[in-house]
Amino acid sequence: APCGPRRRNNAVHPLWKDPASSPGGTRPSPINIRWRDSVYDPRLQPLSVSYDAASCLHVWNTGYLLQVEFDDSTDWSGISGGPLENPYRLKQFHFHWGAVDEWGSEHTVEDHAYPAELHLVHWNAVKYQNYREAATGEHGLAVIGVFLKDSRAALGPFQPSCLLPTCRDYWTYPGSLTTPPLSESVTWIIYKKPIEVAQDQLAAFRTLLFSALGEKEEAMVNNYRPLQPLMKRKVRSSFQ
Ligand SMILES: NS(=O)(=O)c1ccc2oc(NC(=O)c3ccccc3)nc2c1
Ligand SMILES: [Zn+2]
Repeated sequence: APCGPRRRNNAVHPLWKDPASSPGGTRPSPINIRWRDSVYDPRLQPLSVSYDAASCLHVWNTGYLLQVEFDDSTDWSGISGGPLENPYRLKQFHFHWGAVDEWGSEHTVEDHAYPAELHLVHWNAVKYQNYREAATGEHGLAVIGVFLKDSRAALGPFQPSCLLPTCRDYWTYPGSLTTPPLSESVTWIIYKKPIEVAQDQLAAFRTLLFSALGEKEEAMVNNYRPLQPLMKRKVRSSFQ
């Protein structure tokens, strides 16, 4: 049996095969979050989140993951407070998932991986004119990470508010995009509690394809970046 936890296969997705894809970064994402590395920061405010489903535009397969785009031309949907010095506007959310329930999330907590992870991507509309400028700039992006776990109980109809856990405890650390251009422009905010999704929702993710029409079919699974070193960073928690 392969050494170490079987939870992650070793084949790195071609997306990161190119050696240039990891320049001398000092703050790469994702990371393993360890309680003993994190420090409670009483100055951290609660994160205020306000999403208007009406600003949702369309959902698409980016060729790497499933992504839902939002109209970011006004402040309809966004976040403020928490570790953020400005309000940030919601641009898109997307998911990362595994081939099986044992792995799939990008971040892990005490080496535990979840079956999937939701990323809600916001940009600093005070400091930047548009998302593309913010994506590569200092304090450009704030990404909320929400772990997904398989629910045993049957769930009701989908409510956008159900994308966030009821418990709003979070960790926050300075990191990067986890897909090219891997820009080190992200303030990560990771909720401690997962949300529950039905098994058929996870199964539905796994029916998507990496491959385009006419190409050999390749299931879209394991679309997460391998864990990166913490380096000289502190992970702060909003809870004790
Ligand atoms: N998984 S993640 O860290 O939340 C995250 C969040 C947002 C991201 O945007 C991009 N790429 C571009 O915007 C892009 C722009 C132009 C050309 C190619 C890529 N990768 C991202 C990863
Ligand atoms: Zn992501």
